Amino acid sequence: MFFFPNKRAPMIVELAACTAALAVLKFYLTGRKNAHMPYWDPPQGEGPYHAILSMRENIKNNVKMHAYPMLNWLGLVKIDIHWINDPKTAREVFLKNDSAYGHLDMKGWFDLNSEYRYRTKKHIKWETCNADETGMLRDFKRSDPEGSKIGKLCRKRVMEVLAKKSLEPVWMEAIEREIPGMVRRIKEEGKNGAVPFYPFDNVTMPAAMSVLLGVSFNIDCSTQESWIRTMINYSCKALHTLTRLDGHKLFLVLLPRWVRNLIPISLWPKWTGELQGFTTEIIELIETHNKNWQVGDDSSSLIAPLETDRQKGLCTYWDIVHTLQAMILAGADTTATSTASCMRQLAMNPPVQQKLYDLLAAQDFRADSFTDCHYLMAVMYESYRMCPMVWRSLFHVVTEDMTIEDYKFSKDDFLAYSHTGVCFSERYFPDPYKFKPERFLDENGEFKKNENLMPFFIGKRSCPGQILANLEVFHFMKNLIKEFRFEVSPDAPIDTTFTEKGWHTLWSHGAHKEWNHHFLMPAENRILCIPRH
Ligand code: HEM
Repeated sequence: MFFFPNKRAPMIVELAACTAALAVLKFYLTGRKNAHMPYWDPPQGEGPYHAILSMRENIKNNVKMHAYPMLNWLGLVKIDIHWINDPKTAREVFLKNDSAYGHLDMKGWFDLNSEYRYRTKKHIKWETCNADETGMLRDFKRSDPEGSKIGKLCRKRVMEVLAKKSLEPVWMEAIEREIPGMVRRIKEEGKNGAVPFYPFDNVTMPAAMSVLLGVSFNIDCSTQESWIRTMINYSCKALHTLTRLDGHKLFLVLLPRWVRNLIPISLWPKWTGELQGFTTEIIELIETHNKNWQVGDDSSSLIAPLETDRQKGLCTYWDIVHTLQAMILAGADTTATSTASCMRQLAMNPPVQQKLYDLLAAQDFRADSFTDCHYLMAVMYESYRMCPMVWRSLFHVVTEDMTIEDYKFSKDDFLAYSHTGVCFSERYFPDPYKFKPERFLDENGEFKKNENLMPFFIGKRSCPGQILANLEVFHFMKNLIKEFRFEVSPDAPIDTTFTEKGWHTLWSHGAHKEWNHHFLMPAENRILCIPRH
């Protein structure tokens, strides 16, 4: 107000100017390119449960895409996610399009970790550490053909190993090795069926981590309990900080690298330092593997084909480290939660559990391959539908301007698929609140997939570990149901009404700010595991 000595009229002008400036700022912060796209501002608070409500509502109203505020950090870092609510559109976008495969949020995690290593010079191999060499997680984009080629190659190599039919017995052996430990830990923690507990922490997670490390590095980890615990702690923290859209991480990630590096490291998120040990563990595992192996030798590990490519100059050392790191952080928690959820679903559905038990008992629990027990596969897929471990696709960042139907997107916009909304939509799954494995059986009683259920998603970034994941859940469940009957406990009540109303009480309504609540969390996870013998 000090520009004008004469007060009245200019004050009005200034007020008008301020209002206009605020409007411009507001438009800049909140303006949206696709004004005709419905916007969902959650009344109760953000978080998976609320995001899923928005998906369900929009699917019901035939809205193919809607926007949702995933992050608003003092208005400075503001991210809207554009949700694709329809499986057909998702297939169009992710199977036929090359511009939806950026990983800004995840790439940022690798950037911060690598730059921390380089700047602090404290940890092994800091001198060579390269934040851009993220292996299979490199962005796939036309503007970086070389990087995209390496990213796709790393992914292809890992998937080739996991798809080798000849290696299936090796994976099965790694899985079966875990069973005695799982049975023992269930009996201990559940006090022989007397106490309800969540089987994730001490049963399914250690087993899944042990299998994953065993398969990745060709080692037997079944007796290394305390080291497995260390790797679990690292991988859980890594997964949480990688997938979580937190303002602190994104604020740093969105800065140009040179600006970021002017910011004292003490102001970076704490986990960048705490997770250096995780990278060191991966490096040491690779070095140990390579000491006993050279190009041309047989090896069932995931490293061997990558290392062979590196020696031909097709990828770099850090591409291998980061690819393995991505596999370890993504592959244990997912499988472990899926197995624990399947146990919980059976506890909630005694007739289904009994049918599965009878079918497996009739073949003396000798179901070596998926086709030996179609019903178990159907139970697993129905459980993936009812309790989606990954409740949405990853956030896919647009790498160049693109149009989806009549919506326009530009570089760095976020896209995701409304996986859980589709799972609980009457349109795609009639009677969606009922646990019905029969949905996944054909008229001959054989397992059939339903193209509307995409638990591992689709396209060039779909889950590279899905073969191993299914093998693990199948063999874990087959063995566990042989030993235990799963029951809901009155001390840990779970709504088993299988109605829409019951569905709302099944899930925690917590917000993203809470630890874990960027995952869809059941309100109650504990069940009784009663030994059958
Ligand atoms: C039942 C268990 C699992 C489920 C439900 C699951 C599901 C998924 C889903 C939905 C995605 C995101 C795909 C997208 O948005 O495009 C994903 C990505 C990923 N998964 Fe899995 N997964 C499981 C197990 C595993 C295992 C065992 C591994 C490793 C052996 C693994 C490694 C990965 C990796 C590395 C990615 C990121 C891929 C990329 O962005 O390029 N997952 N998974």
